[in-house]
Amino acid sequence: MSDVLTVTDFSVDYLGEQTVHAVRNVDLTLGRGEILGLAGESGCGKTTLAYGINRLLKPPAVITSGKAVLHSREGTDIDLGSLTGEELRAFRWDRVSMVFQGAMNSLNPVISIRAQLEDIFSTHRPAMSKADRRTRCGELLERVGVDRNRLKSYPHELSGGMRQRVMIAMAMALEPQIMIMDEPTTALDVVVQREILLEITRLRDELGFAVLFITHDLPLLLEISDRIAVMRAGELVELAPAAQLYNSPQHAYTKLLLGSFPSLTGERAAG
Ligand SMILES: Nc1ncnc2c1ncn2[C@@H]1O[C@H](COP(=O)(O)OP(=O)(O)OP(=O)(O)O)[C@@H](O)[C@H]1O
Repeated sequence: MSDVLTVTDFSVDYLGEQTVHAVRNVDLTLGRGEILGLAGESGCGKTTLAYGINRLLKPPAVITSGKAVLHSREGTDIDLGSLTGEELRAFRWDRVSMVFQGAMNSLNPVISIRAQLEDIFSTHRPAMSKADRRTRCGELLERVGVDRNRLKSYPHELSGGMRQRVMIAMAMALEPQIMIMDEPTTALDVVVQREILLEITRLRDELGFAVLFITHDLPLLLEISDRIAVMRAGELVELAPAAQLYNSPQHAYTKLLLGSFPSLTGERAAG
């Protein structure tokens, strides 16, 4: 499998009276079409790493070392750190998109779902005809399991789960190579969460994008990820295929983390 993203020696500090070294010298690669899980307890730096890769950090955060390079479908390498302003904005929806925990609340309450979806195409694909845009929006919504009748709805008329699905549809709209998902289903109930996760893995199989999936929920990651990276206090302590990480964890912290989920240890005792 070729790689779509290479992150090398990536470090981020939050400057302040007490500087926080939130991400320290992280190296990782993301394969084309791979689901890479990023696990670790709250505050270990997962979100900072994801935002850093996508250049979404704001002061007092500073990238102190390293880089993130995207290997495009066309065969060129793009250093995300070299992009500025407009380039970066275009790049974000087009090549790398992001769905975060509260994303469903970032839909504009006074604009219909149709208009919000269409806006992505009118901004990023200005040559697309109005008819094509309409068709595409309907298809996108159905792809994430929402009836296209909902295009005319306003966000408050949809459940939390549906709104989050709309956000996933928006993130997929331009067929990016990478989707970064930061606790995308955490605010939803377990059944809805499951449905959406199945949908994401199915869509990945269908469309071939890679996913960097961030959550503190290790059992969930074991289920959906190809490989899992474990982060602790800003550092990646282990990165291995999911089954290998579960069956023969190498790092003491990975063992501790696995042991902290009763469902996992219960299954182990039973097996
Ligand atoms: N704006 C900020 N200013 C200073 N320190 C920050 C800021 N944002 C985050 N941090 C610190 O950086 C570290 C990493 O935080 P981050 O949010 O990346 O962790 P996380 O693993 O994503 O946690 P969670 O799962 O709770 O979101 C933490 O110690 C946090 O307190």
